[in-house]
Amino acid sequence: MIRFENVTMKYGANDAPALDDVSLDIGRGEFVFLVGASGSGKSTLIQLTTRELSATRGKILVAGKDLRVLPDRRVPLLRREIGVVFQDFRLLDGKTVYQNVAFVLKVLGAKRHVIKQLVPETLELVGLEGKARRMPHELSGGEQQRVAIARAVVKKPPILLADEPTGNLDPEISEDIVKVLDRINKTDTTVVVATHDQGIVDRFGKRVIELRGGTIIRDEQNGRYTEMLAPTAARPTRPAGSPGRPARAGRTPAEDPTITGNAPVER
Ligand SMILES: Nc1ncnc2c1ncn2[C@@H]1O[C@H](COP(=O)(O)OP(=O)(O)OP(=O)(O)O)[C@@H](O)[C@H]1O
Repeated sequence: MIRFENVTMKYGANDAPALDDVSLDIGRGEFVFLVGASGSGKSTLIQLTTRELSATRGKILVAGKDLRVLPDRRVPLLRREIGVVFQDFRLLDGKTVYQNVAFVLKVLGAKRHVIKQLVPETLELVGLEGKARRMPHELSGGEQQRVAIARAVVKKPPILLADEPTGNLDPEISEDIVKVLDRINKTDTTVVVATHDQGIVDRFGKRVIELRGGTIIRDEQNGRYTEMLAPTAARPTRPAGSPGRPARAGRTPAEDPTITGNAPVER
């Protein structure tokens, strides 16, 4: 479902590679934790998968699409196949839970009866039944992250990527969130979770891919978080659009309502 072949990513010509000759293969229906210290390349790997970034070298295949040759105009089609969840939930503050989730489907042109069926079904999947009319500020952090997950999966993508989804949450709530991701994985969705959360990784016993300095140093089924990595404290998110970032294809996932529903303005 996600295949990297000898992928190198350099942000600037003179920068050290953020990913260095990385090869991996994540099959359909797998659940993978992507771990590694800050700066090891986890977010870069996720952004290459969504074509927010383009690799400097190597081949990336996602849901059967070769991203090297995928024209920019087809990137939205790729992103229909991928749901993304971030550490900061990125909900639309002025919309209810229901509207946040329905918005993605509206943007994709779904019919009303489809929206009426899929939104409640998805809210139930993430454990938010009964909260459809709440506004984001009336929800706990864990509930807000569930809304973000519902929004990412309501279009039924075969792939769900989560970049530090529990970074802002307490350990107990974090475990509940990963249980939700696990439930989604059981609906035949490939799930990749980038995390620093040692407790979560150890408790769930999934495949663990560990990066260090842009290379894979470990890839284990039922892996543990064994390396001398950063502690589990919540970490700040990098401000968007830092200088020196290479040109991206189309809207970023953060801006792309079909991927997260995170559109600043409804059109
Ligand atoms: N926009 C950017 N411009 C230049 N260099 C970048 C950019 N984004 C990341 N890098 C560099 O690429 C390397 C990998 O960063 P990346 O964000 O992928 O790591 P990470 O494992 O996700 O870290 P974190 O857990 O802190 O988010 C780091 O050296 C980082 O400084």
